Amino acid sequence: MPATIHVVAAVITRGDGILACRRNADREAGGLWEFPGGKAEAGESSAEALVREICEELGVGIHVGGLLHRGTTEVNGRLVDLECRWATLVDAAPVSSTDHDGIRWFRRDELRDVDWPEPDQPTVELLIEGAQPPVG
Ligand SMILES: Nc1nc2c([nH]c(=O)n2[C@H]2C[C@H](O)[C@@H](COP(=O)(O)OP(=O)(O)OP(=O)(O)O)O2)c(=O)[nH]1
Repeated sequence: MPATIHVVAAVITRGDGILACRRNADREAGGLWEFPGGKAEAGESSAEALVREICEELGVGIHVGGLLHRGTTEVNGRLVDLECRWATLVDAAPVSSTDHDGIRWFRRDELRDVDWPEPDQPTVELLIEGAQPPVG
């Protein structure tokens, strides 16, 4: 059985916008757009891991909401268990990233214009179809 990595990612919304980031060229999956986040560490809840990763990478705080999509995809002989959760900014919007060379607010119909890792496809589809964060 291939090893599984648990990755948490934040679908940060602001009005009609959805934040996505382009992975630095020298990283695994470099040049692809993604929802910011990273690997959860042992003992961390998904929400704790997300808050930590977004603070480290983007230097901003987020409120983590409910689950949008979770699924496992084999990528290069490894299983990526990608958990995408809704999130909102606590305060300021990010202006730069330690891990990305692009940060952009997308309208839903623009999400199909850029390239995503395969594990993100179901989440991107749900967003294009109009999935909304739970109210409250
Ligand atoms: N953050 C993020 N990673 C994704 C997404 N989709 C996807 O396939 N991945 C993959 C790419 C990587 O193989 C893995 C995440 O690893 P990472 O390198 O970003 O995690 P990390 O920040 O914890 O990295 P590190 O400390 O090990 O350097 O998940 C996504 O939407 N967001």
